Formats: sequence, structure tokens, C-alpha cells
Amino acid sequence: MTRRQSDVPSLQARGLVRHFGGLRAVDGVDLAVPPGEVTAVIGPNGAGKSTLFHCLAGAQRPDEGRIRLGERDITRLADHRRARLGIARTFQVVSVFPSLTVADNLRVGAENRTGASATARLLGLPDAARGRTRTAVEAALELVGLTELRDVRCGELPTGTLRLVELGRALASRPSVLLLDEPASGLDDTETGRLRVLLRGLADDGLAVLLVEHDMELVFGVADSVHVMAAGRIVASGPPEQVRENEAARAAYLDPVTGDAHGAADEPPSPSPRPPDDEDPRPLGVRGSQPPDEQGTPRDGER
Ligand SMILES: Nc1ncnc2c1ncn2[C@@H]1O[C@H](COP(=O)(O)OP(=O)(O)OP(=O)(O)O)[C@@H](O)[C@H]1O
Repeated sequence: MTRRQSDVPSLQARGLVRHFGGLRAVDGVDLAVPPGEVTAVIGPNGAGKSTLFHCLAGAQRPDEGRIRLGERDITRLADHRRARLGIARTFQVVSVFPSLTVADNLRVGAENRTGASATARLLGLPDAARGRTRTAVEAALELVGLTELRDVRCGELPTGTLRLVELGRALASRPSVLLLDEPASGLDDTETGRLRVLLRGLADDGLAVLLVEHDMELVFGVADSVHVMAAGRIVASGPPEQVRENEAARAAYLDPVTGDAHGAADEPPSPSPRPPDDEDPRPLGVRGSQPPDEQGTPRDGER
């Protein structure tokens, strides 16, 4: 169902500061994540992107500044309460339940939002929210291309597929704001291309999407606005084509000589990223479902 953008609130940060001892990891950041757009935050390792992300998701409290969702001040709101307001997130280190199936992991996400009672389900009692949960899980499975893997235990899946499970879990909560922490990490080129199409579609459907990412091809291929962070501050902001030419952005991150250790190191971001391989009829998740490898061990916690 298409959302009207006016229905979806903006996530806004003003003057955010977060320090660890004497280090200002986030140093006076203003950021808007509006509905209908993909907003990207990029920058070198240690720039403060994850700390900013954690503050927006509610996993960390800023020392200064305010965060609003629409008119509501959510600066002091815990992460689970933000989730109920429609802010969903993924994790930089994949965080799924390895003993649960793909569908059950998504169900956890759906129930975070719908309030479906796990007790009612266990006891086989009627629960009005269960139908909503089922619908949300099916829709999210379809969106991330994991319907065929719905009954596979996550412990048997490789990292790239688990990233999609996480994204599916976030989508199953039917968020209005989607916060993504390096969602392309562990995805192959085809999966990343598909992720780009999915993110574009979600934004076009009215979601407010925040993308913290090192894959510059993805960022410059999907973002409506790009913010470059360095040493806790945003040093350049704007549409991708402007940021690509911005001197401060190039010096901080994009320039192949002075900058980035990930993705942009060998060449500047391509102005026209390779389109996804639409010829492959298999859904996104099924393509990535090779046997588990050394990096495929799922993790329960975040770094
Ligand atoms: N819990 C913590 N305690 C102390 N210092 C921290 C903590 N978390 C982050 N930092 C420091 O804050 C700074 C910003 O870290 P952060 O992880 O936010 O950067 P980043 O841009 O996300 O880096 P990366 O791209 O490597 O994930 C770094 O100097 C980091 O060492």
C-alpha cells in the first residue's frame, strides 16, 4: 500500500553531541531524514557514523542536542519505544536468532510493532493482532526475496542472506523510518544491486530511509542526499552529484589519494552504477543462499 509522504514524520537531529571521555565522537550534528528519501551518511572509519546511528536508533543517548520524530521529541526515548513509533533498524554486525527460522525471525520484528501476544500464540488463544502479524511477515518475506527460505533456520544461512533476514525483520514491523547500518556488507554485487532497487522502492513508497554505508556504488546509486562525516562533524551535505564534486567531501573520504579505506579507495564513486542483474529470475535472498562459510556464523549481539 502506498503511503502518502505527509503521513510519515521526518526524523530530525539538532546539535547532537556524544562523547566518550574526552573524544567527541559526534560533535554538533544536524541531520534530517525525510520521508520519501534515502538519506546517506558516509565517512572514514572512526568518523562517528555508528555513534550517530545509535543515537538516532535510541541505543545510545546523546550528551547534547535533540532528536524529533515529526513534532515529538524522542531524545530520551528508549529504543524499544522508538520501535513502537515506527523506527526500525538493522545492525552493523548481523543480529538474528540463529535457532529460529527466517519466518520466525521476521515474526519477532512484526510483533515488536503489532503487539501480538506470544503467550496467546503459545496457548492457541485468539489474538486480534496475529492476522496482522502474519500479513506483515508474508509481505516482508516477499519484499526481501526470502519466501522460499522461510522455513530454514538462520543458523544455516550465510552472512549475506542474514543481512536480508535483518532487513526483512525491520520491514515486518511496518516502519515509517528505516535505519540501516551497513546493509550491503556481506552482499555480493547482484544482491547489492537488488538492495538498491528495494531501497529506492521503499523510499518511493514514502519511507524515510537512513543509510550508513561504505559501499559507494550503492550510496551514489540510491541516495537522494549524502552527508559526509569526519571527526564527528558533517563536513559536506547535498545531492550525490554535488557531494561527489565537493572538495571537503573528497578530502575527508572520497578522494582516492587522501581518503577512504573502503569502497572508494581505488576509484571515485561511479556516476552511473551498474544496474542489478534483472535477468536472474530468482529472488534476492535465494540467490545469496550458498552454504554457510567461515564468515557465515550468525551473531546474537551487536558490537
Ligand atoms: N563505546 C565507545 N567507547 C569509547 N569510544 C568509542 C565508543 N564507540 C565509539 N568510540 C569512538 O568514537 C569514534 C567514532 O566511532 P564510530 O564507531 O561512531 O565511527 P564510525 O564512523 O562508525 O566508524 P566505522 O566506519 O569504522 O564503523 C571512534 O574514535 C571510536 O573509537
